Parts: sequence; structure tokens; C-alpha cells
Amino acid sequence: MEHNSAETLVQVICLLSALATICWTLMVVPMRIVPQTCIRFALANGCVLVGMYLYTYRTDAASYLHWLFADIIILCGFAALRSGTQMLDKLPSTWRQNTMIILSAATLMLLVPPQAQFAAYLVSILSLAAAGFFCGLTLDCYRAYKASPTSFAIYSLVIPTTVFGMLFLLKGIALLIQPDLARTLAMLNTYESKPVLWLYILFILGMNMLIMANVVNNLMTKISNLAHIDELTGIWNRHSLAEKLRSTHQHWLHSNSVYSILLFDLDHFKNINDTYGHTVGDEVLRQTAQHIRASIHHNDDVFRYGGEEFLLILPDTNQIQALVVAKRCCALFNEMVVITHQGKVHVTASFGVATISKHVDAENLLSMADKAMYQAKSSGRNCVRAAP
Ligand SMILES: Nc1nc2c(ncn2[C@@H]2O[C@H](COP(=O)(O)OP(=O)(O)OP(=O)(O)O)[C@@H](O)[C@H]2O)c(=O)[nH]1
Repeated sequence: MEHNSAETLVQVICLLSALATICWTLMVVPMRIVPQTCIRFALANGCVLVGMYLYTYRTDAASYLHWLFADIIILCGFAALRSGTQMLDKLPSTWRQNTMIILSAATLMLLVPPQAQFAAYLVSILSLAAAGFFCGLTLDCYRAYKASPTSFAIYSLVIPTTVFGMLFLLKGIALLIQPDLARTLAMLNTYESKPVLWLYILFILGMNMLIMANVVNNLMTKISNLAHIDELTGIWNRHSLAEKLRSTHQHWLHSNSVYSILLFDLDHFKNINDTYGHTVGDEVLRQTAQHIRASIHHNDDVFRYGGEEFLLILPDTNQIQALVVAKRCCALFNEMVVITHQGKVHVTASFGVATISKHVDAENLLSMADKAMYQAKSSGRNCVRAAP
């Protein structure tokens, strides 16, 4: 190392990557928090640590270990970072693209001897490959954000990945055009390289913090889903029904915009369980929920109310409109065939509709819909009845 302060900064980078590797590893064992994802983030930091450590041993002599291997291991770290993010945000893996970037970089690096004399060229290849990873990461985060627009954590990653992608790109191009910049941009042991080293420190700190925010956000969503989503059918559960009904009722009180609820119960469901078994019964419930969810308006919500009972909340919907929805759903059951491992199963349902009006509270509305639904049952099932 030529200058002590540059050496200290490289040591800080190594220390930060080591700490981050330990933290992410602790998330895998013993905490087991999204382990497949966290192991990739641990690997990403570990690779940066090894790469940076090898950089510190660079001398004027040619060394494949301290140049080529160190650079490739850092690129593998970026690939692991991208793969972890894709896994966390449930995006398709781009391992082929990642492998292509690494192999192309390695091939280009092999064209010159691995030594300081060719630092501008070697670091330029490394930077352009890194830019490829960060541009890909930006696209991944943007896609994840589009799929879940309320997730601020994902969006917050788009900005730093874009910035780092651009910086790596500019560095790569600058070194190709102006090899004289190597002392500042490519050699990490010179006084002139200090700003670049500070940027690396910011990069490691910033990326780890934002990814941690993303993981925490992901966990919070999972916990919230466990509390609000019915495990069997994947639709809202009764707990979230209470919350949604309360907020819809408040909206009605403030805006006077009427809402309706639609309660339906599968007909003779016990026969399905008795004939085909509970597994088929569960499959019927699952597919029923999916069909109904796919057929309703985006403003409406469907909840599992009880065993084979479901409830729809229809905001801004009067009784006439609610009856139309109920009849459409009833017809959907008549057309619907549930395909199970025991063969095709046909199921119908009985519907009760209730619409909010003055002097009716949310509790009363539920019992009105319940009564209307039982009227539908006693009228022969597979039909719709509205509360008066
Ligand atoms: N497979 C399965 N069955 C369930 C679940 N929850 C409730 N059930 C069954 O649903 C059946 C409901 O039966 P009943 O209340 O007699 O009603 P039904 O047979 O649908 O008859 P009607 O409602 O009068 O048309 C029972 O056999 C419950 O065991 C579930 O999560 N999975």
C-alpha cells in the first residue's frame, strides 16, 4: 500500500463487508429468516470481502489471483446480490444472463496479463460488468415495485441501484477513453483513489441497509398476510372482514354512498366431503374462492366468512346493482366445474344480499344478509334472495 489513509479505507471496506456477511449469515442460522435469500446476501458481502482483501496484496508483479480471480469473485458477489433480490421479490431468475456477464468479463480480462500496467483496461472491464449487474438490478426492483406499488422499500432500491449502475458505467467508459485515470479510478492503494474508496464505503453501507429494509418489509407483509389471509383459499379472512366492513361503513356514514354485502354458502357441501373426502372439499373451496375473486370488480372484496361461507363487500353498490352481481355469481357456479384429482365436481351456492340504509349498522347488515341467505336455502338453494 502506497498511502496509509487509502489502506485504512480499504480495511474499513473489508470490515464492513465482514460485518454484513456475519449479519446476513445470522439471519440464515439460527434465525432462519428468508434463508434462501439471506444466504445470497451473505455470499454477496463475502465475495466483496474476499475480492477487496485480495486487492490489498496487489503488487507490480502479474498475479491471476490478485487481479482476475479477485475481480471475478466480486462480480460473483454482484450476481448473488441480484439473485437474492430476485428471490426476495419473487422475480424470475436471470442466472443465465449473470453467468454470461461473468464469463464475458473473465474472457476479456484474460486477453491481457493480470498486472498493474493494464489496470485501466482490467478495471474498465470489471466496471462495465458491474454496471450490467446494477442496471439489471434496477430493472428487477422496478418490476417488483410495479407488481407491488405500495412497497416503498423496493422503490427505495431503484434509486441507489441506478446511481451505482451509472457510476460503474461512467468509470468503465472513462478508463477506456482515458487510461491515465487509472491512478484515481483503478488503483485502490493511491492517495488519489480516496474518493472512490469513500464511494465504495457508501455503496456497501447503503446497499446493505436498503436490502435489509426490503427484507423487513417482506417479512412484515408475510406477517400481515398470515393475520389477514385465509390459509386454505388465499382470500381475506374473517379478521380482515371486520376491518374492511368497519371502514366501508365509516365511508357510508361520511359520504352517504351506499354499499351492499353478499353472503353465500355452498349447497350440500357436506355431501361433497362425504362423497369425495375432505381433500376434494378443500380443493372445491380453493377453486371457488379463485373463481369468485377473478370475476368481481377491483373495488369489491371477497372474504371467507366461515367453513363454506363467503362474503363479498360491494362499495358504492345499491340493492339493484348488488342483485345483478349476486345473480352473475350464482350463474357462475352453474357454469363452473371444479377439476379435482377425483374428477370433475359441480357445486352451486345460495346467496343473500343486504344493502345499507339509515338505522342499520354493520352488525345488523350481516345478520340481514344471513337471513336472506337462509331464505335462499329454504327456497330450494342455488338462488338469490335480498333482505327487505
Ligand atoms: N373440506 C372442508 N370442509 C369444510 C371446511 N369447513 C367446513 N367444511 C364442511 O362443510 C360442511 C357444511 O355442512 P352443512 O353446514 O351441513 O351444510 P351443507 O352440507 O353445505 O348444506 P346446506 O348449507 O344446507 O346446503 C361440513 O361438512 C363441514 O365439515 C373446510 O375448510 N374444508
